[in-house]
Amino acid sequence: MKISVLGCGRWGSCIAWYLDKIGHDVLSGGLENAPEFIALKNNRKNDYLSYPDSIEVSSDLKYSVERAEVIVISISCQHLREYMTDIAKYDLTGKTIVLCMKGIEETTGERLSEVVSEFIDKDKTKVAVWVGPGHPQDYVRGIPNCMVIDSEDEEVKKKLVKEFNSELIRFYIGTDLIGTEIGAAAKNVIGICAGMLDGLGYTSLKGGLMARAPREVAALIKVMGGNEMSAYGLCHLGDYEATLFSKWSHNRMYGEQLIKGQKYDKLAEGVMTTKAIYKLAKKMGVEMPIVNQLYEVLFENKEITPALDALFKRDVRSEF
Ligand SMILES: NC(=O)C1=CN([C@@H]2O[C@H](COP(=O)(O)OP(=O)(O)OC[C@H]3O[C@@H](n4cnc5c(N)ncnc54)[C@H](OP(=O)(O)O)[C@@H]3O)[C@@H](O)[C@H]2O)C=CC1
Ligand SMILES: O=C(CO)COP(=O)(O)O
Repeated sequence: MKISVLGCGRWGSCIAWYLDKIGHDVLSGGLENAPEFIALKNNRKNDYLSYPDSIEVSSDLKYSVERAEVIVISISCQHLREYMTDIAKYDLTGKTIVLCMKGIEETTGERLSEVVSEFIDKDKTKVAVWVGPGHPQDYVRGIPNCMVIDSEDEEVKKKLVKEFNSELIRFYIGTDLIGTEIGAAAKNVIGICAGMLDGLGYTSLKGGLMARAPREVAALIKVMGGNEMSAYGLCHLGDYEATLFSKWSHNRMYGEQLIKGQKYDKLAEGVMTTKAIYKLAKKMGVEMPIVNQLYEVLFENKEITPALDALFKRDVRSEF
């Protein structure tokens, strides 16, 4: 397949590397002045991987969009709308847009596929999401993982899974786009909580977090019209090792550094998604105690100790 991967940061570059490796015709695109793009263009490598000669590197958005039958996007979620404004200037007829990003738009509470849908004619252009566990540091070493591709369009997701599947990534066909997107976005939020526990020296409490967080995420998925079981799938619980426990996780590191009073400058999608999910839960009347406390710590200057106290002093209840 002719694929253009737009966004060449940590994950976008890994996707370009992976899709080339399994035999696709890949272009890696980025913003002309972005340091990540300049490094890849000039040196054909970054902190994670090296590009073989077969990957074309370009900052020409018109060319990148027009050449491809599949356009993969992997940038920061809160910039997707702005980026789609540029992408939608070109003819997207017959193309599939695959979102490799995890978040909810903060200003609207929309899932990312909903944001993209505002810019396309859904009869002519298809949208899918590709999420689940995986870090470039593991993939480039040949360590396999399982991921999930979901879409409202049955044929599109089946085709993408068939084309993208390999011995390195076993793909599953998602059956719940709403749950897949909310679950993927919410795991970054829970990743920040896990980092805070690590920062406090409360790593042993991450088991409790791992058991309780999917319950409230499942409740949100359900009221949003999705299948609550998705919270226990690859998009959410299946991504906990890579986020709650991994030394590579940016969201986990953000939480840990915050507790230690240190600034973390890499992209932690969970920060703005905490705000988005907090607002969504309020609007939909869903109880999300962990998300609420994290929101107060991140956006209302609440200290971590009273936030944990508030969780522990809640009325006792049945586990399920
Ligand atoms: N297993 C998985 O599915 C994984 C998923 N992810 C997801 O991938 C997404 C990207 O994360 P990651 O690669 O770590 O982030 P990075 O910060 O490494 O890369 C993001 C890239 O997007 C670019 N970008 C930002 N804004 C725009 C814009 N308006 N138009 C075009 N490009 C833009 C950035 O350029 P600039 O530097 O100029 O801002 C940067 O090159 C996130 O949503 C993250 O959750 C990440 C890792 C693994
Ligand atoms: O999504 C990821 C792993 O699956 C990456 O998580 P971080 O953004 O927290 O590093």
